[in-house]
Amino acid sequence: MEKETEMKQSKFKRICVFCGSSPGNKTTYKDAAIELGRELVSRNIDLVYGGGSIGLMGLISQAVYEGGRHVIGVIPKTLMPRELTGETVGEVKTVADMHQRKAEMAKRSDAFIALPGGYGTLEELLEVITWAQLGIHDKPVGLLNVDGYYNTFLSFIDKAVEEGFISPTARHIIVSAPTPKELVKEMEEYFPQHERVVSKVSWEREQLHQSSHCGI
Ligand SMILES: C/C(=C\CNc1ncnc2c1ncn2[C@@H]1O[C@H](COP(=O)(O)O)[C@@H](O)[C@H]1O)CO
Repeated sequence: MEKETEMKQSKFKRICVFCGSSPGNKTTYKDAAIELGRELVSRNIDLVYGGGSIGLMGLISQAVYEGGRHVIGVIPKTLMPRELTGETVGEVKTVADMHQRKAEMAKRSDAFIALPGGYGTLEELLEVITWAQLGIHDKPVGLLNVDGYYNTFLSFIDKAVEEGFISPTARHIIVSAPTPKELVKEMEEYFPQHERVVSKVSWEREQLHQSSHCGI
C-alpha cells in the first residue's frame, strides 16, 4: 500500500491544462478530460485552467474538484459573466485580459498539458512551447493525443523540422502520449534539451514588473 502511494507521488504540484471550451464530437474527448482529471487527483496534483464549466474545461475541473484537489480558474474580466463561461469550481482568479491570463496560468504551474481543443487551446499551447524554446521556462509541455486528434499537428511540426524552421532540440519540447497515465509519466521523465536563450532571472524580473503594473 505504502509503495503505491510512493509511486503515485508526482514532482508536479500544479499542472495547467489547456482544452476545448467545446466538448468535441466524440465521447472519447470527454472521457479523456475526466480521465486526466482523475490522473491528476491520483498523483496529488492541483489544477490551473481557464475557468468556467463549459466544454472539456468544465469536465476536467469538475473531476479534479470532486477528487478533492485544489482548482484555480483564471478568468479575464470580460469573460466573467456566467452566461459566457458558466460556474467555476474552486478558486477564481480574475485578471484584466487574455494576455494576463496566460502569464498568470504559466506562473502558477509546474507543467502544461493540452487536451483536444480549438484556436484558444492551440494558441495557449504554442505560446508555452515558444516560451520554452526561448528558455523563458523549462516546464514540461504535454500533448494528450486522444484518438490521434493531434497527429496532423505533430506531422506539421515534423515538416517544420525537416524544412529547417524548428530545430530538432526544440521539437523535443513537445511530449505527447495517447493516455493521461502515459503522458504524465513521460512528463515526469522529461529533461529539457534546448538551449537557454533568455535568462530565467530576467524573465522573472519581467513578470514581476508586469504584475506590479497589472495589480496581480
Ligand atoms: C466568449 C464565449 C465563450 C467563453 N469562452 C471561453 N471561456 C473560457 N476560456 C476560454 C474560452 N475561449 C477560450 N478560452 C481559453 O482557450 C482555451 C479554449 O479555447 P478553444 O478555442 O475552445 O480551444 C481554454 O484553455 C481557455 O483558457 C462565447 O463564444
